[in-house]
Amino acid sequence: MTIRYIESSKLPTPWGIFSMHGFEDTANDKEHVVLSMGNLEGEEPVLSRIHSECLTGDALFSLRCDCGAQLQAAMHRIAQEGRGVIFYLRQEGRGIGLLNKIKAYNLQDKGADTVEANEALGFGADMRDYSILREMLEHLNIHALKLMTNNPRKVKALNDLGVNVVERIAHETGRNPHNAKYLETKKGKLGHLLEGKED
Ligand SMILES: Nc1nc2c(ncn2[C@@H]2O[C@H](COP(=O)(O)OP(=O)(O)OP(=O)(O)O)[C@@H](O)[C@H]2O)c(=O)[nH]1
Repeated sequence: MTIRYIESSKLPTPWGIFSMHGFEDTANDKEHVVLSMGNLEGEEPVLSRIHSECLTGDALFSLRCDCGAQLQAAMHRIAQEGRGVIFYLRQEGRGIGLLNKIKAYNLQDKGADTVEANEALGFGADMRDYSILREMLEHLNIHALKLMTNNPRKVKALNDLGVNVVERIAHETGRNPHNAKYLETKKGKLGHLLEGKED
């Protein structure tokens, strides 16, 4: 067991009042946050978003990706349903970290796509590890997820870990002229299920 539950509090947001739960990964001192609304217990699958940290998109309004829009859309959707959960995992830059992501962005400014940039820096295209989720789900008493994602590799990685994803809910939002190439690469090279929908 490397995940340690620390504390919970309220988090009022423009979409409603969430509960915020703090966890620490004692293996690497990373601090993770879970936002929840409503009663998560019981057999009914929980509307969920497993969101990897994107400081640039989530907090700095970057249009290079779709992360910020996806986070806000997930909060909105959960508030509308009155029940759901967002796991905000600190695996910035698909696991390569913020400073390496800035290096990758520099290479993308010079013409590389998001996969080529990671590989030129000596990383895999996607270095994320979702294994910590199992302990968090156990702590929150969540048994089954309806997962908001366009990423079938995320669903497979979770199912391989024994996390019960019973349904994938398309979560396409935030396309703009600055992230069009990025989204095309996600679709073409990373297998994301994207229809090219404009907001
Ligand atoms: N290395 C790298 N990471 C990026 C880039 N753009 C965004 N990211 C990171 O990509 C991750 C996106 O995470 P998610 O939105 O949870 O997942 P996803 O794989 O895009 O799949 P969805 O569930 O469909 O959104 C975040 O960690 C971002 O920081 C990029 O160009 N390079």
